[in-house]
Amino acid sequence: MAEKKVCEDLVKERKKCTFNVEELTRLIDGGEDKTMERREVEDMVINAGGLSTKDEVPEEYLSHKERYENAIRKASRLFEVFREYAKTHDTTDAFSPTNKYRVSFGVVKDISPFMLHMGMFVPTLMNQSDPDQVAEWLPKALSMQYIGTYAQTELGHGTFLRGLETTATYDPSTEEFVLNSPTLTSYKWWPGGLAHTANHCVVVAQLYTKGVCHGVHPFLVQIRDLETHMPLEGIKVGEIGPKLGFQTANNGFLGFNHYRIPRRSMLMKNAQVLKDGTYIKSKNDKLTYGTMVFVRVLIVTDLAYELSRAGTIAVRYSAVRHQSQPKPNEPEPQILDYVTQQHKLFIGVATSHAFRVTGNWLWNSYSKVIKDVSKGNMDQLPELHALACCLKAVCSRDAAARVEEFRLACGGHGYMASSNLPIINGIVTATITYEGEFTVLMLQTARFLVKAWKEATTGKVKTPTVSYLVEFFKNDRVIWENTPSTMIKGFQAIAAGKIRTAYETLEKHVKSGMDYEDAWNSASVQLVNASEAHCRAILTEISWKEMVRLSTTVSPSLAQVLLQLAELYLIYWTLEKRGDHLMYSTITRDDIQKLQTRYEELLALIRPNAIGLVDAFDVRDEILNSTLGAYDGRVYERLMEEALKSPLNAEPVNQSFHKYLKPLMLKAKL
Ligand SMILES: CCCCCCCCCCCCC/C=C/C(=O)SCCNC(=O)CCNC(=O)[C@H](O)C(C)(C)COP(=O)(O)OP(=O)(O)OC[C@H]1O[C@@H](n2cnc3c(N)ncnc32)[C@H](O)[C@@H]1OP(=O)(O)O
Ligand SMILES: Cc1cc2nc3c(=O)[nH]c(=O)nc-3n(C[C@H](O)[C@H](O)[C@H](O)COP(=O)(O)OP(=O)(O)OC[C@H]3O[C@@H](n4cnc5c(N)ncnc54)[C@H](O)[C@@H]3O)c2cc1C
Repeated sequence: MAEKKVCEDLVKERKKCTFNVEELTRLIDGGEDKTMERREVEDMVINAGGLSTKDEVPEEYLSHKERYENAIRKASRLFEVFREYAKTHDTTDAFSPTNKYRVSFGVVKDISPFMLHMGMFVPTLMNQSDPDQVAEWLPKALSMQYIGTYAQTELGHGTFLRGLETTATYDPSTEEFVLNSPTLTSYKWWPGGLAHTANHCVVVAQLYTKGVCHGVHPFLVQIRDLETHMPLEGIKVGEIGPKLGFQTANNGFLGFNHYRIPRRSMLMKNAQVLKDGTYIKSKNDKLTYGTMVFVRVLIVTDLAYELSRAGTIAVRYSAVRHQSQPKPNEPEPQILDYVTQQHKLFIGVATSHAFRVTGNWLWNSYSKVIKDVSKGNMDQLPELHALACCLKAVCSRDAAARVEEFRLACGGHGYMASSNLPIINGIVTATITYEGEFTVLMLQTARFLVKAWKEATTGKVKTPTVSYLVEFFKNDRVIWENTPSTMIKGFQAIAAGKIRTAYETLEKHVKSGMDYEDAWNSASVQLVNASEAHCRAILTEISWKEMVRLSTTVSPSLAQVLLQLAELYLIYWTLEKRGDHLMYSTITRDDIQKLQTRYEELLALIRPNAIGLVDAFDVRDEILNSTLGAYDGRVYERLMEEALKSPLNAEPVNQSFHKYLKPLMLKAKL
């Protein structure tokens, strides 16, 4: 088939670009070799038989059941393709931030029913099992003999893990654990793939041995027969029903009726139960929460990727769409030329870069701390936990806001399923809740910040990410200059100021006679604000420093664009938080006006590179799945092509006319 022509607007836009798009793509991927590898994987998947979505009825027209079956068919075929690839390539990078395997969105548009298998089940087996268990289970999990999920949340409790009700009671006479769901609220609820996909799961349950409860621990549990896939006796399993998004994730419920599993089913890297029921404690009981920290860390770069998908759609569409006529007798401009539109779009693109570089930095910190933990050194664990919590929480909330803004920037067409923005929206919004709900994680970081504040009052802090607190003691009002380093210092002063205020409020409540827990609750709005401010200080500092560092590794034309994006991100947030800056620095109304002017200059400087910037994300059309965002910009043709796929368009008159409309019309005549 002849290549379809690229829309003239995009041809012109691509000519305007001042930097080498391929150079930026390689930087985003982490190097030329990584870009080549990713493209190789994408070609392999896109060209593999049985995976193309091109000629299919769009999945939104399928029934709930058909949609799941379609997702399983594709996810299974995709796995076969990856299995073939793994025979000749190292695929361990699947458990680190990489765009190499995101081609799966080109196969299963929404969330794959296998997501929890690779995202949490396998990592938990790898990181929480002892060496013998890893040797026995991992090959089976990696080969999909064991298809698994991570079953922690229950109907009654998701946040409060110590409140989980599922019990695992050790019976030394048979050397087994007895799993039981004593109440309706103890039923597992939510795990992805649990409903009809998984035959195994990691179950988090309260461990009882010798009549003593030792808190929550992970167990590997078979729930379905490997031949027939029937639920095993003592297991009640099913699907929880339709949701806002995640339609193909196959989220399920699970209950146990005195269900027996062997002693060695408990994941025993950290804590153990011996044959006689003796309990050996973990060096740190929070190690059981390790998979959640791992996923929270990964979510930051995942969000950067989702922003790059949504941004590609909205920016390309904005270059193709013409609307209104500000100047009489002149053609309607591209909506991308409206400065308000640039304001909606460019901060989203800049945020994708800010999250990617910060997410990579967080991943490197995580890897270092986990290495230390494996040697028995837990010193950095609280700081890592505090960082992972607030970054996951704030980045997911910001990303959801940015995706919504991208959708709004596409007007009515952004509301179409075929734009793919609704599905991306559903995926991103979910991250605010799962893997630790927003407020709950912010309050975890606040616990750390309150301790750090107390420490800082002695003139020293042990952890580098809060060293700015000491600076605040010397000078609690930043002397303002409109420079990046002052803006960063400003965010640190805001964070320190808000931590101090929240701390003082907490103390005041305690001194007034409140229990610490009640005082904490009373101060919690301020504590969440303090966590947010701390996170903004981290995001602005790390993203700026990382972008500056990267700019020294590329050509001058690209370096200029990277610095513009980094500065845009800093100024955007300085303006957003101008009230806070007024409280904690000497910033003036004049400084703010100058920053506003600079912000608008940056929008104008970025404008010619808008299409180049999203092209550099290099999200293939097959992965973008969007009528509005394809590389060729054939927006209207695609919208019509997709509309014509509606089953309602298969016949000129729908039968409901004869059944309902006609009788209604006839009655009107009487
Ligand atoms: C955009 C696309 C994204 C794709 C991403 C790809 C990734 C792969 C796929 C992922 C798929 C995800 C699908 C969803 C899965 C899930 O949601 S699984 C379930 C997740 N559930 C949660 O996150 C539950 C949240 N709750 C908790 O973590 C805990 O209950 C709690 C809130 C932390 C409280 O725990 P508790 O035991 O009650 O502790 P506290 O008393 O509050 O604190 C005690 C001290 O322990 C410290 N601490 C707590 N957690 C940790 C930890 N993980 N590590 C280290 N330390 C920890 C805490 O700070 C306290 O310290 P002190 O202040 O010093 O006392
Ligand atoms: C799409 C999706 C996929 C999921 N996948 C899985 C999975 O695969 N496996 C799994 O085990 N779980 C999964 N979950 C469950 C998820 O981890 C939980 O829903 C999440 O941790 C939030 O817990 P919750 O539902 O109990 O919310 P709740 O804790 O009940 O939250 C309700 C409200 O109460 C507030 N609140 C609760 N506690 C406090 C507190 N201490 N202080 C202040 N406010 C508080 C919250 O801020 C929130 O506003 C998934 C959830 C979703 C949405």
